[in-house]
Amino acid sequence: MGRPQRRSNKPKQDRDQASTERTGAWRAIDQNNETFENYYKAQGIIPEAEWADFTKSLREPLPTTFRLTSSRPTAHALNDHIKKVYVPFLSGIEYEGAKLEPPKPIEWYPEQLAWQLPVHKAALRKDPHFRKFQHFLVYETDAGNLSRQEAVSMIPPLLLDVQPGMTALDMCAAPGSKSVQILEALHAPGASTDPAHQGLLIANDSDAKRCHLLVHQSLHRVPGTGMMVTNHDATQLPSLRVVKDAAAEGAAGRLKFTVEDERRVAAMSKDRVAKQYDGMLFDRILADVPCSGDGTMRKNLGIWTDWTVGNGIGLHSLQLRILLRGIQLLKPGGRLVYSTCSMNPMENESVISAALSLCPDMSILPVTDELPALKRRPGLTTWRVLDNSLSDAPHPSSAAAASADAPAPPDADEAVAVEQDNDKGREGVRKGDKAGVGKKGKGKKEKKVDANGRRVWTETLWPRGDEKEKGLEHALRLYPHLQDTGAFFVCVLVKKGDAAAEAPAEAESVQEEQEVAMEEEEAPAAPVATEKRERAATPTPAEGEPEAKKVRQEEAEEDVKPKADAKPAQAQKDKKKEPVLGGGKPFNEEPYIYLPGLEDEQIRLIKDFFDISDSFPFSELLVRNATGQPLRSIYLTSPLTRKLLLSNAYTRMRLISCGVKLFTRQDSNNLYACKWRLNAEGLEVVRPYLSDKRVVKVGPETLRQLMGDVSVKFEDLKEEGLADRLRALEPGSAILQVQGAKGADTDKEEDLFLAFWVSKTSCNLMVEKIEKSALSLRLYAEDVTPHAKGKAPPQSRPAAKSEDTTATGTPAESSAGTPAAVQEAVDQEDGDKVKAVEAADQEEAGEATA
Ligand SMILES: C[S@@+](CC[C@H](N)C(=O)[O-])C[C@H]1O[C@@H](n2cnc3c(N)ncnc32)[C@H](O)[C@@H]1O
Repeated sequence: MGRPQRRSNKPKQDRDQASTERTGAWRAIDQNNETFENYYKAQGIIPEAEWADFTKSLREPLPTTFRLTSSRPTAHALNDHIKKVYVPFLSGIEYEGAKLEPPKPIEWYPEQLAWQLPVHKAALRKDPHFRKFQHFLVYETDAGNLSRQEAVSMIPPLLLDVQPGMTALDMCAAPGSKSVQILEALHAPGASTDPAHQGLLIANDSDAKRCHLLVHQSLHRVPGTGMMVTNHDATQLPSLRVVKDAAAEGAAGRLKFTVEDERRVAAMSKDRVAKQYDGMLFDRILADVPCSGDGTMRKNLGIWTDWTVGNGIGLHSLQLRILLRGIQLLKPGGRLVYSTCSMNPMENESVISAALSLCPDMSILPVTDELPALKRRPGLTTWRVLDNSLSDAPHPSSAAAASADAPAPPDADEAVAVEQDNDKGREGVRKGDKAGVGKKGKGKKEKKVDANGRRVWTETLWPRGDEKEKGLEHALRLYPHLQDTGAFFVCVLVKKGDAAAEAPAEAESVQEEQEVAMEEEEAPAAPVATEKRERAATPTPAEGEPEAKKVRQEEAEEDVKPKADAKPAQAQKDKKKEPVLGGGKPFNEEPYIYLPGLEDEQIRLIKDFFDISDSFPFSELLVRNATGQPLRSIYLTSPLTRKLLLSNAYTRMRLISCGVKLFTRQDSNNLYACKWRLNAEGLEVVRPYLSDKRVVKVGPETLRQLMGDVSVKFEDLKEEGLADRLRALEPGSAILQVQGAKGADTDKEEDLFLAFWVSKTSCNLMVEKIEKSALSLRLYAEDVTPHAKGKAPPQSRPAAKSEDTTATGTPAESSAGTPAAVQEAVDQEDGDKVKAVEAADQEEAGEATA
């Protein structure tokens, strides 16, 4: 495993010093880039007096940071656990010749639910002293109780100020750490659990593979009926419709909105569409756009060698188009947060300034009172547009147009040129000529050059002179030396409350022009240097490794640009073969179709078996297959999600995932009256509607016994009377209510609710292995599960099927319905999380051994 090691021009002894200052995991890498330093000095981003601190911090490895899932009722108990168990444990450890500073809560993070430990994650993973803590982090992450996330990356969702019940859009969401934060805010403690009052999050990404990663590695941690994942280029996110009154439209009993329905609506007059449908606008939008990522150079060491001036400039146009589309989709009075992990004004202030000039209804919100303990620096109100030689680039107003056949600019081989169509002023991003991308069969496009033949870039890169009036200093610049983090740029924008619901005409026309440009040009290409960084950040998978694993290794990194952007030539080649957005597989998802509620025989069976109350929203249950029959999984959505799904064809939304998976069919040789089992992720959603009929109440000792084995025979159960109660219960899926469970380090008792399976003679927990281990560590301070004891039966672990087109993902008929088979199905179901965690760890190792 590993990637080709970069050659450095630095003397070996210097490189060795850099590596020995870190743990053995850090290989030599040249952490010097004169152009980078001179560029940022020229931009004046840091006062002269702080420059040494700033560059010193950039060369230090990042501390480990993580935050607790604030929407979980157990968040504060887990925080106490960290204080009581892990702070003392870590305080005693010798690290790099000194006693380790214990983890500290991150000062500015609400309720002190986030932590920082001054050890790089690679060291944490490799050094045996930290093993116990590393296991804790891995298990609790997978159990959904915490997220390992870079501190500065936690800021944009906090400033988005999402409240329960709101509608939110995350335009560039994968791998999903910020989407998870948005979901947590939508499900904040005290938020209504009534599906009718659920907010909505649409998490979107242009890369299909990363969308699946988003679902299986991130969003499953905070399941919600108002959650959708879509796969679009954010510059062209569709305007979704929401039916105003289904009954009036004569569609009250509608169960699906087909591609034919889509055509029918498209053929309707604008007025008629407006009469029947509202346009979907959002209260909150996050535009965490793809960027050059130089704020992550403390963890992505390849950036030191790959950084060029062109990296930022090459992404400016795409970033601006994404922001403009976001502004169009924002409700009047709504809040939009624009963020990058780059320090470059070409990707930050220039994008904001250009968008504000085009959209007079938008303004920057000062957020000095929000997260008051966060040390920040103001956004720039002026900057320079520099070329590769760090000279000021010619401004378009001073340039004379010449034909494409004019002599190539001196830096054409390396720099990324942003072309400007002279007549229409539309922009596209194109790589340097040498790379041979960005040209279509229509012939070369006219390029704008100045009298000296220097390429002229888009005007939107330059300050316009009104940046102070626009309040650009209210944007936040976060630098490594301020509080030992990565670097980030965050700007909070608001739309006037009385703004027209539609996009401003000017912005609309720019958007349209840009969309045309997108069609006429090649897809926006990432700079050459970013291509290199992508390769550097991705360990090369070993020959013969399963594809799924390769994908996870590639995708598990946070805040990196998409591979497809980074390898445009390859992406274009693939595009010819199959309709791919971003990267990954073609869009071949199955349609979502609603079930006719209690008219469906299987739903009636489920209702009776689990004794679900009549108030349960049976009309919000849907399946994902073309037959519209409950074959393998049944999902629950919120009423707003239902409206969206019944107003837009699933293809128009390029919908990857939606709602909460409530029930899964368990193939069981007709041993059970009801073959449907309740999924762990849906338990909390359905619990308020259940009677005690299928709730098995036990004491904490029984939980410990159940945790210790894959399944337990009734006669072996130690709790008095429990075997008889289970024998009296109709075999099948149930809920285990553990009364008075207590953490190893606390006296506070709580009831736990876990998915459970009762067969004719034995029973077992329906909790994934790794989640069981996390729970065991918390309750007993040791892992008592068969997984830890090596007692678990060997299991094949094929990648999980995410769709339910067939019922073939179930265990073999002969063993179907046995506790081991049921457990196996549970473990395989949600995308093979154990391997995903391992792969994520390997990814971390890859990063660290750059
Ligand atoms: C900085 S990362 C986002 C990180 C994410 N917000 C998080 O917190 O985990 C940028 C993402 O933008 C996606 N992307 C790139 N171009 C895009 C486009 N045109 N539309 C939508 N997403 C895009 C990439 O696939 C990548 O996942």
